[in-house]
Amino acid sequence: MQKGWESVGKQTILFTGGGTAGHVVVNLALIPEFLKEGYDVHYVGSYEGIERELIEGLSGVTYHAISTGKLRRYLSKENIKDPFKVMKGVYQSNRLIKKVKPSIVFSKGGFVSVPVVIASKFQKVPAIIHESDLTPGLANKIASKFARFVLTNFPETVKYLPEEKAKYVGAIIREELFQGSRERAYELTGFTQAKPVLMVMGGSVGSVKMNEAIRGELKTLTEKFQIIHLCGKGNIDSSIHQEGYVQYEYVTDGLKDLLAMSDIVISRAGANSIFEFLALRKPMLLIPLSLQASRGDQLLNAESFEKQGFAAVLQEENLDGERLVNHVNELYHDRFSYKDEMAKFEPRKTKDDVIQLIKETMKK
Ligand SMILES: CC(=O)N[C@H]1[C@@H](OP(=O)(O)OP(=O)(O)OC[C@H]2O[C@@H](n3ccc(=O)[nH]c3=O)[C@H](O)[C@@H]2O)O[C@H](CO)[C@@H](O)[C@@H]1O
Repeated sequence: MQKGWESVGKQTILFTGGGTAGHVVVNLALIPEFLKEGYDVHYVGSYEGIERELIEGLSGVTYHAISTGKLRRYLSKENIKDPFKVMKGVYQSNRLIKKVKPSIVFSKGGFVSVPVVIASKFQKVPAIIHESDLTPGLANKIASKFARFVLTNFPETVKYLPEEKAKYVGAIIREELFQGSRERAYELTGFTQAKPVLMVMGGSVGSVKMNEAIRGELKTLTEKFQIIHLCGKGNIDSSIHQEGYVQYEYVTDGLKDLLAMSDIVISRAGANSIFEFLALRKPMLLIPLSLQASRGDQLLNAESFEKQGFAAVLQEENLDGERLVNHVNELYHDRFSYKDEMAKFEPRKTKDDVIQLIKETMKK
């Protein structure tokens, strides 16, 4: 364990969540607010997950790694080992909570969060969970039994959760994303104002299918657009030298600038990403992760956004070069009607409300 986990005096808040960036970004939005107010902030994540990269470098936050098992819905040899890893995680979390004495646990979900929320119940520390997707994931379904509240991004999610625990609050968006500068992005990418900018984001880990589809149509797409391609770790194709095309594996600080410069977006339908595009009024073409590769959460996220007029949707099984180009052209042509629909969406004061709720729920 890292030093600094002996906390005395100040109130302590323990965050958890990880696996993919989607299970960390909400915590990244909240942590600076609690640090500003002088709270002692601790974070529980896995030994090797992306949460470690995103959190460990933050000044003022103490990171603790625990053992974590994946809770699979399918048959695998690993299923035999994993309950023991989860039990070890509960044991580690229990010891940690006893030592750190948090007033509350805030969980953004993912498998690593389950042992922490279970241990919080043993130690009588209230826990609040945030569920980003339209339907709760397995980790949050299990953890919700041990939590005081489950907060949701989508109003529709409340019906899948225990009535006394569910609270629709909306999306918690990182404040910095509203402070992007197009100029900085032009400088970074070398793009010009001559052509519109298309951002491609295959979720926080990138999408091989989307990467192939975009790269297959690069010549056609770059006739009309300049393209920022967030392609995921290990997915840069250094053989491509196309003017008006830049690739990044994963962008941290510069994302706000790249978003400010983007006119339209093609994206997976991960809940945090799409609510960010909505808040920033970016017309989006969503290519949700299919049922073959997921539990179908992105299909429902995308369907909800399409129904509300915020997004166009192209199903993965229909993804081919010609359809991709047609959908992108249509999205760009109709961009103002998407922006008009998004402008009707009333942003809630979610972050402030959630901070208030966390403070009210804290163990006194
Ligand atoms: C494969 C998988 O398990 N996907 C799930 C995962 O997606 P994933 O981890 O992709 O989550 P989201 O799309 O919700 O969030 C991704 C986050 O990463 C950020 N970002 C992305 C690229 C980049 O270069 N820089 C950057 O900061 C985005 O701005 C966003 O805040 O969690 C989501 C939220 O529970 C689910 O809806 C997805 O189904």
